[in-house]
Amino acid sequence: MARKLIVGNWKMNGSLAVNAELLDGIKAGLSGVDCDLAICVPFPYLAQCQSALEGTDIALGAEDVSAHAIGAYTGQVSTRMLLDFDCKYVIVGHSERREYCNESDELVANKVQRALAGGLTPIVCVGESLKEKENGQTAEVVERQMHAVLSVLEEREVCDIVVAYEPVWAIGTGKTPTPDMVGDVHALLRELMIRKNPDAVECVRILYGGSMKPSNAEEFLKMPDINGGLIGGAALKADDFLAIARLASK
Ligand SMILES: O=C[C@H](O)COP(=O)(O)O
Repeated sequence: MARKLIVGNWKMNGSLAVNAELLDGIKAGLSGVDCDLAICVPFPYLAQCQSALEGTDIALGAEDVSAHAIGAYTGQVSTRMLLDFDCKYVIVGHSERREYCNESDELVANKVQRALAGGLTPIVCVGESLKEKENGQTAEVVERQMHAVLSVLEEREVCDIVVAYEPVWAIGTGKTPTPDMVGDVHALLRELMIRKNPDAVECVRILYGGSMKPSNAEEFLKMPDINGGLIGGAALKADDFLAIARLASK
């Protein structure tokens, strides 16, 4: 199985000054970290982060990308633009974009295709809402979201994506599913991917996201089917982000 991957998603947080302190703190505390690390940041801060991360093994990513290659799409950002800043990853289909920007399964799938065609690794987010969880629809929802993406991928491309399971009700709430519940969803996601490409059993990294912090990260990261974390709030504090990264390095 591949090394674990810890990704910080800064969301709509930060400023040049705040970011500088956070980046300095992360770079100064990397001893004991032996997992893959990435930070996904707001577009205006890509240049700052590109420069700060130069010479480190921390990869850079964006929080969204356009489904279009180039042209009259005011406000959108293309894969080529992200490559100008050495981005490796892009988050696609985060529940906050599905909810606040009305992103459909189809649009998410188109963005995944565009990201891959542009040479980026999409971190594809799936997850159920509280209502869907209470209605017992978790498997149905993540299967629908995953199927939309898998249906547009070539077999070989299944190994080129990262998947993040983020129950919407766990994001920023302090509530978390049990590691066993997450393990079950991850096993289902992996099974769907294996059906498309048997190599997915080894090659695909499936992350957990939702209120992961140093005090609960170990119980998730020790599960065999959980290959890392997509971290929101705890990625805004260097010590917390690094503590999670160290737990992923065990
Ligand atoms: O992308 C990150 C997730 O939405 C998790 O956010 P959180 O760690 O603040 O719950």
